[in-house]
Amino acid sequence: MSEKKQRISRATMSRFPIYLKALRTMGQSGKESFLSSELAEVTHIQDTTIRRDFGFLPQENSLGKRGYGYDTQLIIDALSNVLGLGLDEPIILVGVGNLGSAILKYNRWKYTVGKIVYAYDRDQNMIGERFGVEIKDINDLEETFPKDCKIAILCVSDDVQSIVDRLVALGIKGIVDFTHNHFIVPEGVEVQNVDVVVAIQELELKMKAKASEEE
Ligand SMILES: NC(=O)c1ccc[n+]([C@@H]2O[C@H](COP(=O)([O-])OP(=O)(O)OC[C@H]3O[C@@H](n4cnc5c(N)ncnc54)[C@H](O)[C@@H]3O)[C@@H](O)[C@H]2O)c1
Repeated sequence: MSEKKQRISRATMSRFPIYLKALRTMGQSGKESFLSSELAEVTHIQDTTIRRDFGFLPQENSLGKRGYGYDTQLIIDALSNVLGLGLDEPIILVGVGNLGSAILKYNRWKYTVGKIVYAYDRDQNMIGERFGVEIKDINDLEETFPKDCKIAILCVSDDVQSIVDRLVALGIKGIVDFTHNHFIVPEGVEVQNVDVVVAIQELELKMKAKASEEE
């Protein structure tokens, strides 16, 4: 890692995915260059902040021409490089019920962190295609597991630990967990829990703290 990368603040790093998503969308619609003011309009981040943040990107190549704005593809490449995210990062989803279906339908990963290549379920009625994603039988997980897949989204309701064990054995390094189940992963595997109940509880705590501040 270069010295420059090490100095990137947390706040700047947290804005990079927002720029990346907006620029990939712009790039898809044929916009080859952009002004910081145009990106500011889409992201609601001040253009001065954007220009300062871009100053932290690797500058081996010039990132744009004076008066013409920044080069969309060069900035996309630089941001992807710093974030270590691939546009084609293969992701799988396990459990295509209410929640899993909603996630498959919400297909906005396209321009941000890769795409769900396959989904898996044990229900034979689910096997086929849904929302443009192939649903496979969980019994065939080992035979059909996509090459280089490191991220799995977990939306199953039963046998969570055994599914996790199989995923880890196949090389999964990161799990986005929507289940309310406790499970164990070996060192080196990251789990990110997403739970609406916890989100509501945290929100209530923040609201109470704010209310007592105002008293
Ligand atoms: N994180 C949250 O905020 C939140 C909100 C709602 C539900 N949940 C949890 O998410 C999970 C899914 O909820 P849902 O409403 O979609 O349930 P659901 O019953 O509608 O769907 C579960 C799906 O997973 C499949 N499945 C279950 N066990 C499996 C296994 N071992 N292998 C393969 N497929 C399996 C089922 O066939 C079904 O299609 C549950 O664990 C639920 O408690 C979390």
